[in-house]
Amino acid sequence: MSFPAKVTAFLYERYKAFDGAADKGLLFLPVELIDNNGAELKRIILQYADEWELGEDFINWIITANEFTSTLVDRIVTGYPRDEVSYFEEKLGYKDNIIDTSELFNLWVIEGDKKWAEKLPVHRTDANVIWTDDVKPYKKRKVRILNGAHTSTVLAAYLAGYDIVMDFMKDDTIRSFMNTVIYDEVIPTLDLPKEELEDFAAAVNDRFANPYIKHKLLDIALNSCSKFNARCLPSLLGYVEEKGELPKCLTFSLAAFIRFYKGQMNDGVCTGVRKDGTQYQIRDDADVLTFFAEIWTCNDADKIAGAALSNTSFWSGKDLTQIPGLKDAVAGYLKRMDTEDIRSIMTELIG
Ligand SMILES: NC(=O)c1ccc[n+]([C@@H]2O[C@H](COP(=O)([O-])OP(=O)(O)OC[C@H]3O[C@@H](n4cnc5c(N)ncnc54)[C@H](O)[C@@H]3O)[C@@H](O)[C@H]2O)c1
Ligand SMILES: O=P(O)(O)OC[C@@H](O)[C@@H](O)[C@H](O)[C@H](O)CO
Repeated sequence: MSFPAKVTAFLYERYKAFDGAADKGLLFLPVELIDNNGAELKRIILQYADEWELGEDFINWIITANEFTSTLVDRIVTGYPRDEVSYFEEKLGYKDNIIDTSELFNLWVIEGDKKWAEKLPVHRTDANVIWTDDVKPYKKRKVRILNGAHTSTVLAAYLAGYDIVMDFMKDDTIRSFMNTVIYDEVIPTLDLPKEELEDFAAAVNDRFANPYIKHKLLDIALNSCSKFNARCLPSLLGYVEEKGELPKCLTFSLAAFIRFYKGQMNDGVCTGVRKDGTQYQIRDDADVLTFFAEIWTCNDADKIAGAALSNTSFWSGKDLTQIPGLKDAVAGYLKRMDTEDIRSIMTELIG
């Protein structure tokens, strides 16, 4: 059962237990990294309440007694510290099965009525919490720069032989590629104060280079199809609109994404192979994996680029082959990736 479905069931039990009392609603602070996460959670809950025929009174109670804020979380969290867990357990003196690793940096921006800030004064803790009327600029800055840097660089860096973010940050070529994306191709497309954007970009460089954070590229690569659409494509399209030409590095990132998705399906698992012979699992929705496994059977870069770019279900209804020169440029990079070292193509791009 999906998480919003569970929330609906939970709210229904609460509604019944308190006889629909107006003061027994809840405040929701979702952290899913999607646009308007609060409104979206509320929309899905209302949809379930309707589909399950839980009644008009319950639906009205969801709307009037509960509050759904939209929030943005920014913190690099890399999961269970498998290699260091015995060190931490010894230090803590007990076993903790849900121990997690994160960087020190943290930001939680909450868009909601200021009255909630008094009732839930998280901003008075050590956490870096901002209550705001509009979370959108914070989200745009973070998603387009930080997550955009991840998605635009990680797939090429993996194919070039890297496994961890901090390792590719030590490679001048790959780090410069990422910074060309950020400073030359993303920031010019954002309508936010330039100095703030550049400060944020500099902080992202420090955060990615953190020697204590071993962020696996294959973890970041999960669901790269929808991530490219949400995190990189708006910058690519914005750049084309603004400058009337293709952003070279983001165009290459799009090709690297398609190349990374070259895999073979077996029992629902899609496996790719990088040049050093390492096999890796490509993790995405089944229909995305099947689509790419099928288009890669033909091994014709023009056809592969054409099929991927014209699949409007990936690109919020857009046919990317309509962007002048994009299909040919992507096909060109796909051909080169077959015969040339990925790093040397990246070196040329940052020239
Ligand atoms: N990790 C980060 O750096 C980061 C940063 C910003 C925002 N976020 C957001 O935070 C959220 C959690 O990210 P994460 O990295 O902790 O992910 P995660 O995969 O480590 O944790 C997700 C948890 O949700 C549980 N879950 C999945 N489906 C469920 C369901 N139907 N019902 C109940 N539980 C369910 C999973 O079992 C898992 O424990 C995501 O929405 C992500 O977009 C993560
Ligand atoms: O968590 P995901 O899978 O949505 O995206 C991968 C990373 O880009 C992401 O986890 C960032 O590290 C995080 O969003 C930083 O706040």
